[in-house]
Amino acid sequence: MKPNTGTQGNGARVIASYGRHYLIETDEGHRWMAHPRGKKMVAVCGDRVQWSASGDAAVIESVLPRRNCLLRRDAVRTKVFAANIDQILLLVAAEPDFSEEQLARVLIAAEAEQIPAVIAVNKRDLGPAHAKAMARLAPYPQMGYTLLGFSLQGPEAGELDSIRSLLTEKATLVLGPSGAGKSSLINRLVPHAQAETQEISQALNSGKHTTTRTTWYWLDRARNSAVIDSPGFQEFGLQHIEALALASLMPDLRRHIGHCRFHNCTHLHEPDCAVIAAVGAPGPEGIAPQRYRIYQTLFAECSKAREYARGGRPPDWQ
Ligand SMILES: Nc1nc2c(ncn2[C@@H]2O[C@H](COP(=O)(O)OP(=O)(O)OP(=O)(O)O)[C@@H](O)[C@H]2O)c(=O)[nH]1
Ligand SMILES: [Zn+2]
Repeated sequence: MKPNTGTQGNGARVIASYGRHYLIETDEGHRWMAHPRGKKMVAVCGDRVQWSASGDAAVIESVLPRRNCLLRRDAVRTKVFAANIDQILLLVAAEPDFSEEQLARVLIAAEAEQIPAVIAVNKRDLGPAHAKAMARLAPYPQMGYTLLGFSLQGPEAGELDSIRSLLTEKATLVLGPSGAGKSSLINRLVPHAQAETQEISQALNSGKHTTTRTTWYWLDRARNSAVIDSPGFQEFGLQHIEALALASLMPDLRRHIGHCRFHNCTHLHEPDCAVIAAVGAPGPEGIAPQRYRIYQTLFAECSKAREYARGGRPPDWQ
């Protein structure tokens, strides 16, 4: 089917992309292949766009302003996950072991865009290893993040109610390290996901079997709840974040800033620093030592990034 020229100028959402090929879904629910009008236009999954019909395909005329846009940036390039999302579901598991620093990086990037995050720990059937992972993450609910355990295998495998209720009427980006069970979870929530992905990938990449970068799946017929699947990542660069803004993006550090002697305190070495004083302190106001170490590492990384940024060209957007 071809897009009808009579409907041009209407709204749509980008639901998948491969390079500069896009799949859009119109507000009426039709899906068209689309390409952007100008070379400089970059759309990402979740973008709201204006489109018009052009021959067999649709043209994206403009990308509407984004409510938010989750991205990571290293020294060379910027990778965008998705735009206009309501929350992030950060998936880890009892096994394989996950890096708390990677987790912190995702949460900081989300805070920078004011996107709430939920941490879900899969593989509860593994018993003690799961309990250990939950214990490791105990500081996170005190920071305001929802933390829940669940399982896709074993006796509790059918009980996904806690996750499903979190997803209702929201667009949720699912992120997580390899092996945490992201594909298994998406396949459970969206039984047609695999077939849909194959179809979309082939359409976007002229028949070749390639996985799209990011895909938006509806969970309900009314199209009110969605999950957005994105490829795994090895590194989650935060070079778009100002080092001096970092503490305000870590809720356990944030509650102490403003109580330091110096208003421009870096919380690294200054005397009478309220953040340093709270490291290792007991109770919910205390900052876990490993969280402070992550802050130190990221502060150094983000400060170095600014030096590059002053002399270098802007990173590529992908
Ligand atoms: N024991 C146990 N294993 C699980 C559970 N959920 C998923 N797995 C297994 O964990 C492995 C990884 O699951 P995937 O769904 O492929 O994980 P993924 O996060 O998509 O990983 P990548 O494809 O590498 O990105 C698979 O062997 C699953 O069968 C669970 O609840 N319990
Ligand atoms: Zn300080």
